[in-house]
Amino acid sequence: MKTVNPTSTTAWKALEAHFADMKDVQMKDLFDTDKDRADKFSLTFNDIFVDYSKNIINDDTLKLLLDLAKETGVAEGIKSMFAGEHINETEDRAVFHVALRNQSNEPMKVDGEDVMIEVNHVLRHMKEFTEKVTSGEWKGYTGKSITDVVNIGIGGSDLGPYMVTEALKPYKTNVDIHFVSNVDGTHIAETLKGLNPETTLFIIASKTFTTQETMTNANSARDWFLEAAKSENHIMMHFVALSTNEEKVREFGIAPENMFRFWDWVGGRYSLWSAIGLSIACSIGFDNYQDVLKGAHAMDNHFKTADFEENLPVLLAVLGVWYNNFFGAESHALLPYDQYMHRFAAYFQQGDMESNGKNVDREGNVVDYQTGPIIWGEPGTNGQHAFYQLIHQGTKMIPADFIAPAVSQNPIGDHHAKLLSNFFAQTEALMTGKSEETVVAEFKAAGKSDEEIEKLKTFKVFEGNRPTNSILMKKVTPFTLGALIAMYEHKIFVQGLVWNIFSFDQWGVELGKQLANKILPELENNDKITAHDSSTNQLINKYKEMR
Ligand SMILES: O=P(O)(O)OC[C@H]1O[C@@](O)(CO)[C@@H](O)[C@@H]1O
Repeated sequence: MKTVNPTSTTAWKALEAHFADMKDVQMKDLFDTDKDRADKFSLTFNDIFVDYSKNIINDDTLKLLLDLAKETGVAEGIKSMFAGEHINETEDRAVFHVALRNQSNEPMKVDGEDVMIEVNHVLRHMKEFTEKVTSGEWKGYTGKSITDVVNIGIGGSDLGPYMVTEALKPYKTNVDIHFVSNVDGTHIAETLKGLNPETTLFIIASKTFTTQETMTNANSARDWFLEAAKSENHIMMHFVALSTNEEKVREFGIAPENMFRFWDWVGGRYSLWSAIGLSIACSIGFDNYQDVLKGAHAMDNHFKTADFEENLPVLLAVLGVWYNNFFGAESHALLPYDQYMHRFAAYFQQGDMESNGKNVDREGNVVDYQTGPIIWGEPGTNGQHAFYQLIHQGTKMIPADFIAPAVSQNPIGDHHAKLLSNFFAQTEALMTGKSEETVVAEFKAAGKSDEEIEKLKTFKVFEGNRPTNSILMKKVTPFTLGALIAMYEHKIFVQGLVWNIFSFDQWGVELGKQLANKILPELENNDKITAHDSSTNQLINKYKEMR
């Protein structure tokens, strides 16, 4: 793939000059001078409406940002991804999660081989399994149907399935889904409380089938199960595996017919579309899971065909670059005004930060510009009572995406109208702010003395001009959620291309694991530890005293 240092491009230099003109521009003035602004900077994709007009941009800004995308080879990068090229160069792998949701069934080739044959084989296997479990046909070792499915996985083998099953809970089947990820014994202990080994089925989800947390939890789950079931012969009725590593799956004792395969061209944080999505299918039914795939596929087609000027992932990506690299914003908030989507930001903490949290470019040079942002967020309206003070009046610019469904899954009284009134009000407030003049007028109308006004007025001023995107979905359905997730996946990819970094490896997770594996045996006895720095030695020895 083309590698271009973004700061060397003509567009970047023009953006630096343009920033000098834009940095003090007030969005409210832009709205005042262009009555068509909102319409001009909005797009509709199926049942998703995206209003990106509350950004510190004008036509020139967008043109330069899209020029930057063009100069840094975004179009070529998109083509390379969809062509199954090994764009994950440090691991010499393709990045082909788009094939997992390829409803067109057009051939999609990696290294000359059409992967759709295998992809569809696994989907059929997932459908068959899901229907057996949810229909009650799949029996446990005492002949009872499965009532509870426990997904044991971490990172991409947990966050996606958990987020989607939570977001689509209104589509839930008769099977209860549980997720265990942390190696902290509390997680599996609390999850297994109240479960019946006769009617519980475990999904061991791990691309590598070597992840310490997952294998520890899987072994503990097996111990818990065998304590009741006694015979290893019963394992096959209560354990299935999702992995690329058949050898390790066999070693664990899971039968090949209970293994759902995926491939090295599926990144962990991009894997909910693969066999890793089995717990989603069990939770919402296979047909609804397929609709999630359909939504993502529709977004894939939009992403690879729409002109950049009307390309949602590209536009969101370059807007993020504008604040990250020119305004110095270091984070980006994802604020879903939908309680079911409470794990959406957490999912994209891995999706974005494990993809673009990189400081070396695609030529192996340490970068001298900012790359991936810190992703965070909580559902609205709760965030308003937690961190919106900083977003409104803090010293940091926090670009934020506000996401909401127009139609609630639970239309109780006036709850949804109140939720949406806050959704609309927050982005308005962040953009318009409140002037000192208005503050003083409100104080006077309230009969405050001049002395009180002088003392308090500056505390009540809102600078405003804080950028947001508003994403209004008709309803959170399997299709719209799939499209939304894919939109953010591709946004992340585009930003990685602009920043000339590899977005699909994750070497940064290795050192911690490596050191933990060295420390683990040191904890097995009460010997005094001296092998580390004085702080780590001290902490380990203090732990030994305390335990
Ligand atoms: O699916 P697995 O192989 O168990 O990996 C789990 C997670 O661990 C990582 O941190 C990589 O080690 C994530 O990238 C990945 O999603």
